[in-house]
Amino acid sequence: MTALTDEVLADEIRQLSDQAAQGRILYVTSEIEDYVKTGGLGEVSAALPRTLLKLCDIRVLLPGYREVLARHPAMEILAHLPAAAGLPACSIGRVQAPDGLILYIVRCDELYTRDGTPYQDSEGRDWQDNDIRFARLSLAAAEIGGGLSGLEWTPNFVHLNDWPSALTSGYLNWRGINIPTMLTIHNLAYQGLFDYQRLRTLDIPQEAFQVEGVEFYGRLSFLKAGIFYASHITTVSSTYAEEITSPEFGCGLDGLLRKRAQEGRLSGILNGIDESWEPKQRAGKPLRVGDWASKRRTASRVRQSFGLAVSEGPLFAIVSRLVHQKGVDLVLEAADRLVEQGGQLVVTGRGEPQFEAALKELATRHPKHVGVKIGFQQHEATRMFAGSDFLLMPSRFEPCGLSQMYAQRFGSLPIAHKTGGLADTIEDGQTGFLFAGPTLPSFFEAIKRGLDTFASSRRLNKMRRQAMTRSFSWQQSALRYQEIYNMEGCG
Ligand SMILES: Nc1ncnc2c1ncn2[C@@H]1O[C@H](COP(=O)(O)OP(=O)(O)O[C@H]2O[C@H](CO)[C@@H](O)[C@H](O)[C@H]2O)[C@@H](O)[C@H]1O
Repeated sequence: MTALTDEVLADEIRQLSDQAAQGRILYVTSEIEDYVKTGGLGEVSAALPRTLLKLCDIRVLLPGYREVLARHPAMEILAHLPAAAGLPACSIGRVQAPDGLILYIVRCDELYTRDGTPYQDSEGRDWQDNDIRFARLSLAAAEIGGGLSGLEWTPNFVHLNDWPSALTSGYLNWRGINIPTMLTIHNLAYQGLFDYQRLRTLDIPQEAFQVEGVEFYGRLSFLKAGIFYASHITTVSSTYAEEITSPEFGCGLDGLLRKRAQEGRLSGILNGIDESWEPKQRAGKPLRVGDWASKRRTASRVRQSFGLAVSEGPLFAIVSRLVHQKGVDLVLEAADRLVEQGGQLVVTGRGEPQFEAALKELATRHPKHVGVKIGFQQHEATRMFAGSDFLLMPSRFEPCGLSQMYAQRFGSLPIAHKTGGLADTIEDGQTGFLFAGPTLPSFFEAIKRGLDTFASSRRLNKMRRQAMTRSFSWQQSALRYQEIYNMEGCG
């Protein structure tokens, strides 16, 4: 009996380690929540590789930003990569997160150790040398992928994310390195467009500057290079995967994306949220399904923190990058009526200066009913999900969206435009409210349905229960990624 158990166990371990030996994935990203994030990509990059670790040997590659070096001043350096055209030489460091995830760091201090975000300076201007910065990241990924870096570990699959790493699949192609790649599009609207005269500086062959290559309406597009050369394209929800093949959502790339879809090389895989978003792990006091008194107390703390009046009315929240995509202008238009109807609104995030200014002005006009904090603090955001009754998300397009999932986890019902991942993660009338077409009348009609529901605590609590018990597991998504790694010949 013991022998048999040992045998079965050994077999399982053998199978698992065989799998791990087969799948060696390099996951390339420009942000990760462990060190620096500007939005959803940073959260996905922290969560997905950790879930995939159970299925394969996945390691992350990212630039050596100031925040990374501050935490690892004496990081181990494993390799040096030479300069190429206008791309400076760099080295590859290695750090390991406490939970075991291995991160390779592209060290090139002249490019990455600066104040500001990964993409912009402290005044919100794009870094002038973003093309060099992210071409350097991409070329390092290609060199590691091709086994040219001298690292002791070589991947057999490279997983890219958005335009900052998309050029990797181009470099692999131009250097004749045969390794499958996947590009995940988190947002098609950010394409990494640069002047074509930069080709030489970036070590891109002149012949690649054509429609069947990196050219996009006379400019050089990093994202298009990824879509053109990667073995497989994914995006972060099924609905968005369909939408981006249409002229309305395709940002000029819909023709190529339609072709990839016809070839079976475009898939939608929904993001998940990880276990750390269970309310009992996030809120100071656990928020259990049905513990509405605790939710009310949290709402009072949110009101206090934003300087709002004590109220029994509905509390609406926005936790978002404050950009055109997110429909901030619609919120600005709807806000006066929302306040007239007895609602209060709290907003946090940062983004385009005109939206930040207009929101601050709105708060000045309604000091007891609208509160705005420009900036981002995770604990504040979490408390807003936990305390609010409704989350507003009138995004014009939304590849997946994470905030609406966090909100549901805390019984805050999203009121959202029926598009992309919002359509795939919110059940209209069950866990939130969806409206068709990002216009003020349809947005307000959905808000009205929310207000009607708020008036009936039986209906409100039923919807909260449904929202809180919905599953948004990363496990299922990780299995789908693994399937594509295998399908594309990883290992
Ligand atoms: N100023 C700020 N600084 C730091 N964090 C902030 C922030 N403002 C908001 N956040 C946080 O970042 C997350 C935003 O994620 P979203 O998925 O909603 O949008 P984003 O457009 O960034 O991501 C894109 O990529 C993700 C991941 O694939 C897709 O879900 C999404 O649709 C797509 O637009 C939320 O958790 C929010 O709390």
